[in-house]
Parts: sequence; structure tokens; C-alpha cells
Amino acid sequence: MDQIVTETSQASVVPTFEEVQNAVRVLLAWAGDNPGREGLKDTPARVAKAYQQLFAGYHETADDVLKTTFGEVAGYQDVVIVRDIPFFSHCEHHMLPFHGVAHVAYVPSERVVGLSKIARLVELFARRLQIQERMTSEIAVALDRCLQTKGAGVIIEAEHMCMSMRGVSKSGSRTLTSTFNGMFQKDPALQARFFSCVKR
Ligand SMILES: Nc1nc2c(ncn2[C@@H]2O[C@H](COP(=O)(O)OP(=O)(O)OP(=O)(O)O)[C@@H](O)[C@H]2O)c(=O)[nH]1
Ligand SMILES: [Zn+2]
Repeated sequence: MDQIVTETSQASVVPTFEEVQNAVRVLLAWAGDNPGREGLKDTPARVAKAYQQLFAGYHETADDVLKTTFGEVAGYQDVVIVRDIPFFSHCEHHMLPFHGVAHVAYVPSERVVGLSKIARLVELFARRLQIQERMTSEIAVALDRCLQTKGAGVIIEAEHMCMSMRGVSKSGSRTLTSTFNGMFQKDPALQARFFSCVKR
């Protein structure tokens, strides 16, 4: 059996495609439906394939995403902010989606990264089972580690389907999390500037 190891998980055994389909059939029966009926015949295979896309973040690392950097920035030293990066993730408690936007800021030391790579970094951590706090922190730590920034900040605003569709059933409530490293941690004015830049 293959082993997978991610930045956040212990090694675990990868099931076969057939085993995943059987697990989906069990869930269909648990939901109260008949996994053998015509309309659900191909559903287990579709769900298995959908999971490969929804949880693709387990098969990539931040180092892969941020490996290309640029050094010719003509002395640019100020903050870089990429705001309103939309994402879909899944909470690790209920495996239900949470979705929203991430705002990512960093102060480069010598090198910058392509802007799309910031969005790819958000995508990498979103496409895993998450809690919002950890996802926020993981993005900032990875950016810091791979780019050797002078400081990084991440703000995430998201709505959790486990709160909207079930349980307490409060749709529309949004959770805001933020994390600051390096200069962002030491300088409240920089934090305030970041918050005001992303304010709607
Ligand atoms: N801190 C944090 N909590 C989350 C996140 N996603 C889901 N949760 C919460 O995880 C908690 C799980 O609570 P439990 O009491 O173990 O589970 P539960 O009985 O299903 O809770 P209810 O949702 O209140 O019905 C709930 O309060 C969820 O709102 C997240 O990203 N961060
Ligand atoms: Zn949840």
C-alpha cells in the first residue's frame, strides 16, 4: 500500500478506488437512499473523482508552489497585498464546505513571488480538511519559510456550511481570522494598514 505524508497529517494508508466507492455506497444507504438504484449507479465513482479534486492539496507542497521567485524588483521594499482570493475548503469536523476569501500580505526581503502563486498557496491549503485558524496560519508560515519574507499577514473571512446548513443553522454568519508574522507582528500600524486595505 502507498503511504502519504502531508505537512499536517501523520502517514496514512491510501485506499483503492473500489474501496472508496464502497464507502460512498455505505454513506448513500446511511442517508436513507438505495445505492443500487439507477440514478445513483455512477455516483460512487463521481464522488471518488470529486474528492481527488477537492482534496488535491494533500499531493502538493508549498515549496512546489513557491519555487519560482523574482529578484529584480528595483529596491521595492513595501508591502505586497493580494486581496479577495476566493476559496472553497472543507471543515475537518463535519467534512462540510466552508468558503470565503483570503487576503494575503507580505513584505519581501529580496525576492518576490508571482502573484498567482499566492492564490495557488491559498488553494493548496484550502484543498485539505481544515479548520479556518490553521489554514490562516499555514499560509503565513509557508510564505515566510519559502520566501524568507520580512513579514507576512493573512486574513480569512469565511462562511461555514456546518453552521449554516445544520447544527445551529445560522446562515450568513462569517468568521474572520488573522495571523501576523515578522514585521506584521511587531508593527500594529502595518497590521492596521493591511486591515484597512482589505476592508469592504
Ligand atoms: N474554531 C473552529 N471551529 C470550527 C471550524 N469549522 C467548524 N467548527 C466548529 O467545530 C465545532 C464542532 O463542535 P462539536 O461540539 O464537536 O460538534 P457538533 O456537536 O456537531 O457541534 P454543532 O455544530 O454545534 O452542532 C462546531 O462548533 C463548529 O462550528 C473552524 O474552522 N474553526
Ligand atoms: Zn464543520
